[in-house]
Amino acid sequence: MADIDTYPSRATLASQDARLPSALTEDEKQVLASTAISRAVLPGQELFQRGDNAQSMYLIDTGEVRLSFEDGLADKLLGPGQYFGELSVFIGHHQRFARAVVETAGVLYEITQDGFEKLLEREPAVVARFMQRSFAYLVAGEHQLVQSLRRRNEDLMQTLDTLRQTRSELSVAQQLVRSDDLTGLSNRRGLYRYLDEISRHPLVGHKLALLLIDIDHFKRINDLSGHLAGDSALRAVAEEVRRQANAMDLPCRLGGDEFALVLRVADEGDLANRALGLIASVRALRLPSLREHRVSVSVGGAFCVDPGGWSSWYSRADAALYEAKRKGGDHWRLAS
Ligand SMILES: Nc1nc2c(ncn2[C@@H]2O[C@H](COP(=O)(O)OP(=O)(O)OP(=O)(O)O)[C@@H](O)[C@H]2O)c(=O)[nH]1
Repeated sequence: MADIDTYPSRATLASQDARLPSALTEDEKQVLASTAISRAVLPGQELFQRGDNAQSMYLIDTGEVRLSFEDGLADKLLGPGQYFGELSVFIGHHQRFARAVVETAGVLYEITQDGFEKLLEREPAVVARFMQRSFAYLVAGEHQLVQSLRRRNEDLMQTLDTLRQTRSELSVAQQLVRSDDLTGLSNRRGLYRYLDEISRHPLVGHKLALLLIDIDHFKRINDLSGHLAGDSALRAVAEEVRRQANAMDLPCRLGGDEFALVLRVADEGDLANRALGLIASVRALRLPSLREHRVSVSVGGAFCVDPGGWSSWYSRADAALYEAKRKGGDHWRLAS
């Protein structure tokens, strides 16, 4: 009824199920007691510990015994007519799963495996009925335990789902903080973070370069076609900048009509091709909202070699951009 050797789970469950036996019938008690050694016990007396070799079961005549299972399971308090440790006589020696301590003074019957086997020969019907009820109790207890573990597992899975969702919401929020609302490209915050990250990983076989991109006469586009048309031109140029970026490059909008592309290139020729490719693709844009107006960009490039970092790269690329604008726009210049 309360085997503590292999079924600690029942400690929490037994009291919940009224259909299960809570005590021996009178004839079972008499039969079991007939082969037992009786002994008086006192409060606080330890009968056995977890891990002890189990060799006998106990039947409580008077007094109470507390079984402690640990592992987060509730204690079980047994009283007169109840028994525990029965698996030790059903299946033989094994380790106790609970600690048994006398709660209130009384008398216990201790039944050894030898004694139990003799009973089985002498009173097979009574003992068989007792064993059958005990096993039914064990099976029902296990069933309830499995169900409660399943529920607990369900709860854990739900918690895990919530955590996963929170994490993905967090990364979406981080992404939003680092990107420009209008174009979806990185903003300055994203750029600085990117620069910080790449500074920790030295480039092998490539050179880091910066292209600064500025739409030519953008103010005129706004003035002639309206602010919304200006917005769609910004989005279209952003798309072309994005198209020029490889997986490890960073396209971004610095503000207004100014964009930047931090990129890895093999050499100067490679950088020139990327800048010219961008200029050509923007020149080829046909935006219905701009009526007759054509969009073009000027590009200033610089290799990011000097130790001055971003502000130095930026000012060199900006000077080159200024040169390209002075040529009438739709041009690119590399910083000397
Ligand atoms: N539609 C739109 N316009 C913007 C946005 N942000 C800035 N602008 C406008 O962009 C224009 C930028 O003008 P300027 O800096 O004088 O540059 P520009 O007209 O391209 O002149 P150049 O660079 O010398 O060719 C300003 O009129 C800003 O009001 C935006 O998000 N949407």
